[in-house]
Amino acid sequence: MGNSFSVKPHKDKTTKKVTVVPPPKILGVGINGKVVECEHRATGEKYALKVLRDVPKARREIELHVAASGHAHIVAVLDVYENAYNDVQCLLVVMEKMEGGELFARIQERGGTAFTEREAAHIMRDICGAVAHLHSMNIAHRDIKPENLLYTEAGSRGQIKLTDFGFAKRTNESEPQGLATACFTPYYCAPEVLGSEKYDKSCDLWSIGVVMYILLCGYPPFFSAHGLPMSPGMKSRIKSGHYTFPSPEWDCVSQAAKDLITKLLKTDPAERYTIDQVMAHKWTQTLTRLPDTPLATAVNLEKTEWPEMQDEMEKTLASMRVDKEDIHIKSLAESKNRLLEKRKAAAKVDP
Ligand SMILES: Nc1ncnc2c1ncn2[C@@H]1O[C@H](COP(=O)(O)OP(=O)(O)OP(=O)(O)O)[C@@H](O)[C@H]1O
Repeated sequence: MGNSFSVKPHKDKTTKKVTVVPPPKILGVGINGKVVECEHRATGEKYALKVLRDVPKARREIELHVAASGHAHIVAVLDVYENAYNDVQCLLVVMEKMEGGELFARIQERGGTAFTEREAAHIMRDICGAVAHLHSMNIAHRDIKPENLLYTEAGSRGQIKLTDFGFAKRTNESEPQGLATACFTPYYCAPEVLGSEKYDKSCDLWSIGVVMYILLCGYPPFFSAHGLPMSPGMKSRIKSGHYTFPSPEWDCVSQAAKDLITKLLKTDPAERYTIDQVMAHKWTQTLTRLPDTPLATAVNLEKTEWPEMQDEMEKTLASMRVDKEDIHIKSLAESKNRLLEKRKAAAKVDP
């Protein structure tokens, strides 16, 4: 299997630099299994270890994560090992250990200390820096969500970093032309209309808009009344791009911030800002001159129904991802296209 990262045998004591000290300390659980703490055998330094089944999808995740790994705001991958457990071939990814937890948990934990728009802009600048790096390498992350934004350490020295490349994709690889609309309902614009490269990247920009919105008020957009459980109407609001900047929490937020959010949450990916436009936008450029007024973020975060919000964000991101392997061309029999009805009828009579 071709890949551009080096895999070391885990059983070989000369190459195996890390070890898991029993009982394993679980750092987090994801769809692919657990992430556990491991220790550098020589220095005792702590790292995070993610174990993935050795399948092509995992190789792609690791390859893209390794490629992106040099950036200050992307979780670093230090080593990749291979090993078999109960005859199942696995890849072991050693990453820097993120000790500071997830983005919004950290804001919530601040208690009385007010969170300001200026701070929000600093966080967004770091996240956008990571995305600009990825997009310049023609990699779309396609799974930017609060759970994948982690801090290196607790306290003011902690740095925010993006992780989990499970849905990342190279955007400059050629896709078969004209297939994507065969039976798909993509997110408002067929990828081939925009070009699959811009389409895949635009998914990250939508996520950036959602994260920025939550940072500035403490609840997700597309909520009719924040703090209330997710209503069935939320999905349709996402689809129609229907959201507002309710009073009073948005009253003290700058016009520039609202303008940028509006450009990011466009339902048509062709109209959505690119990462370069975000970096050049007034709000991103005037960091230190942004208002220092306390925001309602921390208070509102406590009221937000996170599991439902996460679920809805996940579903929306899934609907935006269109992959070659997901594309299924309907057979003539399956098709409900009226223009093809005649052909079906003809096929029935033709021997
Ligand atoms: N480098 C790290 N340091 C500390 N904790 C981590 C690290 N990487 C991941 N985690 C924790 O493990 C959880 C799962 O990790 P990750 O998102 O990479 O796995 P996944 O199986 O691909 O998950 P998902 O269900 O989000 O797709 C994260 O939400 C986080 O809490």
